[in-house]
Amino acid sequence: MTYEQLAGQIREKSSYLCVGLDTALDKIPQYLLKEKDPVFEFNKQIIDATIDYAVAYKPNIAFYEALGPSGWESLQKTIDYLPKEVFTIADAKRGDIGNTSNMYAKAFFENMHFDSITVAPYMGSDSVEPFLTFKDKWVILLALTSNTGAQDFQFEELANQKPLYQKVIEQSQNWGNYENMMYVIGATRNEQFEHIRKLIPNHFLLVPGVGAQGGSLKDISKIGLNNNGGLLVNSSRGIIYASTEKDFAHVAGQKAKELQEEMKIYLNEL
Ligand SMILES: O=C(O)c1cc(=O)[nH]c(=O)n1[C@@H]1O[C@H](COP(=O)(O)O)[C@@H](O)[C@H]1O
Repeated sequence: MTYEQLAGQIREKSSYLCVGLDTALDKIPQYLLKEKDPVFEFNKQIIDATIDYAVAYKPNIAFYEALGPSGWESLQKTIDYLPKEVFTIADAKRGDIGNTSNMYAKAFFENMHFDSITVAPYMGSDSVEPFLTFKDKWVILLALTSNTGAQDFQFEELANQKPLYQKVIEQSQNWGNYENMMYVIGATRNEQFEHIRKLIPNHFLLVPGVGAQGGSLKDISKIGLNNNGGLLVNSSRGIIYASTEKDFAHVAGQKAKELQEEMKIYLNEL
């Protein structure tokens, strides 16, 4: 998917919502377990209920890998079920020597047909660049993550007094551009958000951490939105497990709608 196509979807749906498909067998309504493929059945109903309000879907690959071959099958069925105009994110957090990254890229871009993949930056340029050679595919580079462990390395001050996450952002400008690279910035990183937006005014930012992790949609939207939207705000558990009863899809739809309606207000204020 191109930058323009994604920006167009955001305009059309008045939404920059990404639904996280972190689907776990012990969390989904237990009556679904009698289905042949409970994970796909759950995802299908979640997608049907949220598709009018979301521009992106992000299955976290760990939840599928954990199930072995059947998990990969459920994942592929989910990706194939999604309409072409939604942006798909393989949340796989990959990155290895170039030769190996190229194989990860083939797996997720060519084989599974994802639009994008999350990538860890710490093995450097040759671990990221293979992902950037695929036309209309995207790298989403971890810059400043939402978890508490982000303190361990990402805020480390370098000799030039800049934090490590800033170095990641600045150096990676040599690898890709706003049309094939996005950055992960956690919704819990309010204090750093404004500075980061100034460093990369045109890039899309994938922002997880709204909902279950307590990030504020309002705060990050006020700082992070640009003229083309420029944000993909993810909520996983806050949407897909809002109800664990028979009405789970309906309630997920309601949650997605609430977020979309709030997003529409912020988009109209631009
Ligand atoms: O790359 C990610 O998506 C990610 C980065 C980050 O900094 N924090 C973060 O929570 N995530 C992912 O975003 C999702 C957040 O899920 P919820 O907290 O349930 O909304 C999970 O799939 C996480 O793995």
